[in-house]
Amino acid sequence: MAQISRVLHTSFLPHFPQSPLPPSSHNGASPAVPFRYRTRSSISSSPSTTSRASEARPIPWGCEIESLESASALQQWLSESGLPPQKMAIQRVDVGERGLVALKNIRKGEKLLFVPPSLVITADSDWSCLEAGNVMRRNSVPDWPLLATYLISEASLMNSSRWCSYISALPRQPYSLLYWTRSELDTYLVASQIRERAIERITDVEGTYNDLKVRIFSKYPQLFPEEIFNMRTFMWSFGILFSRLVRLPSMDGKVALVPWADMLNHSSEVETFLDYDKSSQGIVFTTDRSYQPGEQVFISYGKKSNGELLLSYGFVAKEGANPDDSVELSLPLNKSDKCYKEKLEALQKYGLSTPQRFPLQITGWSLEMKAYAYLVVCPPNMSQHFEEMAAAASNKSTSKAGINYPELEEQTLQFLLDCCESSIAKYTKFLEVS
Ligand SMILES: C[S@@+](CC[C@H](N)C(=O)[O-])C[C@H]1O[C@@H](n2cnc3c(N)ncnc32)[C@H](O)[C@@H]1O
Repeated sequence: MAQISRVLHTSFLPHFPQSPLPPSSHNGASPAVPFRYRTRSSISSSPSTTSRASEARPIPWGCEIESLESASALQQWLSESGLPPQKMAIQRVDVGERGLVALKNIRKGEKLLFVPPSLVITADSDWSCLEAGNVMRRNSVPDWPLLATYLISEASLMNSSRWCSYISALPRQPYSLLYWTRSELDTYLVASQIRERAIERITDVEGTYNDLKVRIFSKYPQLFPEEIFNMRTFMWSFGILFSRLVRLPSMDGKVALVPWADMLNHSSEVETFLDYDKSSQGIVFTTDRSYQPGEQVFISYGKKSNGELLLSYGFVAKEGANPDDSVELSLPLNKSDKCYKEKLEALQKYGLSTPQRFPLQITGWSLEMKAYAYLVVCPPNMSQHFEEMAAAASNKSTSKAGINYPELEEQTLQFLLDCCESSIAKYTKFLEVS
């Protein structure tokens, strides 16, 4: 039982715009490109309760990722259901397959969308199959697994669900690392920490499904038949949640699927995000640049590295186009260092260890990473500085300006360069050859 609740209460990473971002100026169009990678639906090399044959069948609902037919039906249904007239329409776009494109001039600072709460899917939404909803609520299933099950339940009801037009316009196979096989993760993400995070995420989804199956689905097979509620459909619904679920700050951080708003693609050149607007009582975003008719309108999914974008949304920004891109560099203490023990103790005192990972951005490294590197190369005759270095590496230093040891500078930079080189050397494939 302990295992069961651990998996069910796993909180997945929030992944869509969540909170206001600090202001900065960005100009120009987004050069982001999709990671065009469609793979079979096999999930991992680990044994799973569902047969691979059933996973290979396509999902019977949703549409091709670039389908506009279902998108126009969605548009029509939304306007009949209370979505006010829009200044944007769903169209094929260069960045993101389908997106929202300006039909009229849109000014900087305009509020757009106004999706009413009645058109939003949350954990409180009514279930078309009331009994199934009651069972899930009685079992206190947390929001993410609840929403994943809700989506499958509504999808399987097709025309009898009020969300039929929405679900028909969702991609049948969202771009997602959940669909990558273990060998694909090993091949293409061999040296990236995203590989481990993807494996962890796949394992979480598998664990969540297995847990729901044991605890609930197997007890109510007429409400949750395995032909519908299985690993394959859960991979789909979690893929949809990871790439489309929004956290709404003004609704106490409630998570929601917002039809129409979830047709907006990401650009790292804008900072605006979706939120509930109390005055208009709808989901809106405020533009932070102007748009001319025909231009794609963007929001920000958050300041994310390319790896994080790949993990949740299945795309990466074009090389050099993402100012928030970073990789994690692993810095180890040298085991043959005479002061290894003292250095490790100093690190542990500040909650650090060896090796320790630090984010490395194209624009530079953090003071913390530099401080850790100082400690690694620091000679025994400077042992009185170990603690100061460890404190600065943990960001618990009293000096905000960072520490500076000109006498260690060259060695420190050489150490960082060596770490970068050994990290790069683990990559066996590069874009040019793959
Ligand atoms: C919230 S949906 C946006 C609507 C989506 N384009 C559609 O047609 O349904 C998020 C998905 O859009 C795509 N996407 C969003 N921003 C992108 C970008 N800058 N470049 C490439 N693909 C993007 C990715 O496939 C992502 O998983």
